[in-house]
Amino acid sequence: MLEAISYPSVEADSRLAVIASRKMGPDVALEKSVIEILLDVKANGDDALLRYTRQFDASELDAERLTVSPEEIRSAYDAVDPELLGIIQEAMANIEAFHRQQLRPSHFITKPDGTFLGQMVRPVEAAGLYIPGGQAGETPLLSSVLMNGIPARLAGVRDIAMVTPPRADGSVSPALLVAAAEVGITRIHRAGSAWGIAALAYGTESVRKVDVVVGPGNIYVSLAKKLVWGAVGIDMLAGPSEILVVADDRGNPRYIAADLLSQAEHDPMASAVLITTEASLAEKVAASLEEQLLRLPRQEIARRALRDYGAIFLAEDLDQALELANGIAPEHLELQVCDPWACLGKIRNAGAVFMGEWTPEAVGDYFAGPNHVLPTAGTARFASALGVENFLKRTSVISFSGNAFRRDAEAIVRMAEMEGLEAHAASIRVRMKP
Ligand SMILES: NC(=O)c1ccc[n+]([C@@H]2O[C@H](COP(=O)([O-])OP(=O)(O)OC[C@H]3O[C@@H](n4cnc5c(N)ncnc54)[C@H](O)[C@@H]3O)[C@@H](O)[C@H]2O)c1
Ligand SMILES: N[C@H](CO)Cc1c[nH]c[nH+]1
Ligand SMILES: [Zn+2]
Repeated sequence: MLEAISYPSVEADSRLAVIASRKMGPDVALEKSVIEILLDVKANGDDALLRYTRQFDASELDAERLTVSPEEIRSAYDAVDPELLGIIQEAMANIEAFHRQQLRPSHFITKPDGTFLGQMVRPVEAAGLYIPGGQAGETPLLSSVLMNGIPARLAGVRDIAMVTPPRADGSVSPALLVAAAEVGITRIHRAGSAWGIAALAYGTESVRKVDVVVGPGNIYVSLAKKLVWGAVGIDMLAGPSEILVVADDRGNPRYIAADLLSQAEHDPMASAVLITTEASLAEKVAASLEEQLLRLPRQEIARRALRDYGAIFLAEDLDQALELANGIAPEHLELQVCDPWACLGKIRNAGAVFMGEWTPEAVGDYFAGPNHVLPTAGTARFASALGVENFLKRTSVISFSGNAFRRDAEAIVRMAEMEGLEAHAASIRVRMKP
C-alpha cells in the first residue's frame, strides 16, 4: 500500500531519487549486454536474429518466417472482428487529422540582388518502426502501429518497415497485422527487443536497413535505440510508461487510482505518481489502488511498478505540486484539479498533458489524435512527442548571383583569414579576379 510522503522532506527526496533512477544513465552491465546483441546482429545477420528470437520469444522460428507474408496479412483480415476494424479506422482518422497539421512545406526566400535561400523538406527513404510485443507477445500494442505508422506515411516515407516480437508459436497478432496493413506499412519482420532495433539499423539478409528508427519499447529497446543513433536517426527514448497526476481537493480518488494503474500495468518498470494538496485524497487513492489492483489481470506487473516506482506526495499548495511535476518531467501529466486551464501555463516539462476528469490518459493512448509515443524518464525536458517531423529532413539551398557574390566577397575573405583557413579565402578570391 502506497503511503503519502510529505513534500518537501528528506523522505520525499529519497523517493524522488528512486524515481529518477529510471533515467537512462550509464549502466555498464545493461549496456554491455545490449552492445553484445547489436554487434552480434551486425556481424551475423539473420543467424543472430533467429538465435535471439528462439531464445527469448519463439523457440521454433525459422529464417523463412522472419518476414510476414502477404497471405498472413490477408488471413489476418478474416480473423479480426469487423467492429474492431471499424474502431481502428475511426482512431486512424483522428490521428491522421491531428498529424496532418504538422506537415511543413519547403520554403524559399528571394532577394532583389538575385539571391535564393531556402529549405527543402524531404522524407527519409526508409523508416523502421518498433512495435512492442507485450509480455510474451500476447498483448501487442496495436495502437502503437497507428501512432508510428500514420506520421511516417503522412511524411511521404516510401519504405516503412515494422519489427515486432513474435508470439511463442511464431505468429504475430492478426490485429497488429491488420492495423499495419491499414496504415500502409510496407514490410513486417518478426524481431523484437535490441536485436529488432539492430536489424533495422544495420540490416540483415532478411531485413533491409532503414534511415530512421522510431517507436516505444522496454528498457532493452530504448537502450538499443540510444546506441544505434548515428548509424540511423532515432525519434527519442520512449521507454517504460509513466503517469503523474496532480490533484487538489476536487480530484476523484477512484478515477485517479484507475489512471495511475492504467500506466502501471504496462511494465514493472513503469512509474505512477500522485502529487496532491489533500491528505484525505491521498489516503482514498491509496485505498482505491489496492481495491482496483485486485481486479486487474496484470495485477503483478502493476503492483511491482507501484512498489518500485510509485509514490504519493503531499504538497503544501498547488504551485508547489506543479513545480515538483515540472522537476520530474513525466511522460503523461494529468491535471485533476478544479481549474486545469489555470494550471496549464505553469507546465514546462511533460510529454502530454491531460486536462480534467473527463480526460483520462487512455483517451490519448488510443483515440484523441495526438501521438502516444512520448519521451520518458525525464527526457520531456528536451524531447517531444513523435510526429511527422521525425520522418523528415531539411536541406538548405543557397544560390548567390554574381552581384551578391561581389558585394559579400571581401567580408567572407576576412572571416576565413581570421580562422586561418586560407583555402576557404582562396576559393572566394579566385572568383574576385576578372
Ligand atoms: N513511452 C512511450 O511512448 C510508450 C508507448 C507505448 C509503450 N511503451 C512502453 O513500451 C514497453 C513495451 O514493453 P513490452 O514488454 O510490452 O514489449 P517490448 O517489445 O518492448 O519488449 C519485449 C521484448 O523484450 C525482450 N526481452 C525480454 N527480456 C529481455 C532481456 N533480458 N534482454 C533482452 N531482451 C529481452 C522480449 O524477448 C521481447 O522481444 C513498456 O515498457 C511500455 O510501457 C512506451
Ligand atoms: N501509454 C502508452 C505510452 O506510454 C501507450 C499505449 C498503447 N496502448 C496503451 N497504451
Ligand atoms: Zn498506455
